[in-house]
Amino acid sequence: MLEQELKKIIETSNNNITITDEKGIILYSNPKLWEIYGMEPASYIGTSVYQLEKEGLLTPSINALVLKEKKAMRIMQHTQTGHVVMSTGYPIFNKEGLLVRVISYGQDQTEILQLQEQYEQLQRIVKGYQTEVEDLREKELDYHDMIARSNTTKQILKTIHNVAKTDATILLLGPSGVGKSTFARSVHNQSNRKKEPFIEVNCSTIPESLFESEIFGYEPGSFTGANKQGRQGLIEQADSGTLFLDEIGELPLAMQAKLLKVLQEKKIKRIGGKKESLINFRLIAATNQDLKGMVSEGKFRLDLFYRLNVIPIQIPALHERKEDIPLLIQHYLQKTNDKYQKLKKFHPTTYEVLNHYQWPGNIRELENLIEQLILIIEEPIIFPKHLPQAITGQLEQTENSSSQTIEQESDENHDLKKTLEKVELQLITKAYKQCKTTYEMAEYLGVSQPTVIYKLKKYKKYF
Ligand SMILES: Nc1ncnc2c1ncn2[C@@H]1O[C@H](COP(=O)(O)OP(=O)(O)OP(=O)(O)O)[C@@H](O)[C@H]1O
Repeated sequence: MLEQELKKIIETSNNNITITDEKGIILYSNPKLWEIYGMEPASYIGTSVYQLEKEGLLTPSINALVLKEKKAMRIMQHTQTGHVVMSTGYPIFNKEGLLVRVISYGQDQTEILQLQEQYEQLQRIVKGYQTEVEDLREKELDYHDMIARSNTTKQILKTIHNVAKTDATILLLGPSGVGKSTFARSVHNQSNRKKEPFIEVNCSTIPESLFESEIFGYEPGSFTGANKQGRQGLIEQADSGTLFLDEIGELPLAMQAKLLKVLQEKKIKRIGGKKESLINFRLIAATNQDLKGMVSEGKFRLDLFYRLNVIPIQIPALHERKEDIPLLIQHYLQKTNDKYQKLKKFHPTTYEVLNHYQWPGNIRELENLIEQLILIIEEPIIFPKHLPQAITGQLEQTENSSSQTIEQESDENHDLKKTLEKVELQLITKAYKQCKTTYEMAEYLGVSQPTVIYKLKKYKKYF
């Protein structure tokens, strides 16, 4: 009975099982021989494995190898039918120690190898996507994309680079639109936490009543209207990463106390929660308010101010770092043209006007204006006449004050050169107002166009 069961097991095995005698003659082979090697088992009984090797049907024969080496062996075979087979052979010795049989198992690896290849291919694809996502992420946050021509901005980038790898709290100070959020992202991107979340919270946009639940999260059923499953707060979301609290001056006093506690204890408890959990995040805060002034008015906690003010970085308004303006204009002109597949250009005089504008809304205003102009103006070249009144109006004011200055200067010392310059400037200003191009200006003034460019450069501080 047992013999029958054993026979069934061998016949139905997924492996090819072949038994040979001490001369290499096949005594038995199960049906898998056909499937794997393309050989009919019955017709090969009595054939020598050396013969089959010669015919190229077994390359090499595991049974022949075991006969030669007199020990168990394992090899990989590539069959004529295109299969890859892992063959293992065992010698069987009699009582006298003579090798009398070899039994071998051939395990078809083709499917596994194909799956392995597919898996590796998929892994390569996933890796490719991973790199692409990381590249895109880096590009989005990349500080190399940031314009810095002025020494001020270069120094800010240097400071950010130096402190990014530490966990020190950073306080970014400066008016709206100067790049506080951008610098905060840059810190995160250059830090060891760059692969972890960067959670940006604009404290001015969260209603006071929702502050606590948004920032600290809550357990299920903690208050009416709460989500049934409870909710993770923004601080928890920033665990292992960076929490950027923009407009921190807007943080209500009660929240300031709670935030201070989290910073001191590095633990957090959700609303309605019983247990505190450890939290690890790097804090960057930003404000356009005078926090020190707010401290003296009792609107901001002094202890929190000290906690935040570890590395204060002041980002000046754009008009205080004028050298960045031309490069920013070119950067956003190029970027917006690319974005909308346009080829718009600024007339040299337009550049001049934009370079001298005060930019009260800073880089954000500059970026928005360029986008507006590129989308709205149909002509390929954008002239000063296309600029909004707010910009040209400011220019006229500068112009009037500059004429007055020159007048005062020439009254003070009756210098002929200065008086001539005054007249020249007045004429150029008039031409500048009335003409669209430097060629038209040249015609109007009766000089060559390069002379107009030269004069515009000479008097550029008045335009
Ligand atoms: N150095 C820079 N080079 C190029 N673009 C910049 C630079 N700094 C800021 N920007 C761009 O200026 C715009 C405004 O920047 P950002 O939002 O960081 O300013 P902000 O100071 O955080 O403003 P707010 O206080 O209103 O939140 C963004 O589109 C940003 O990409």
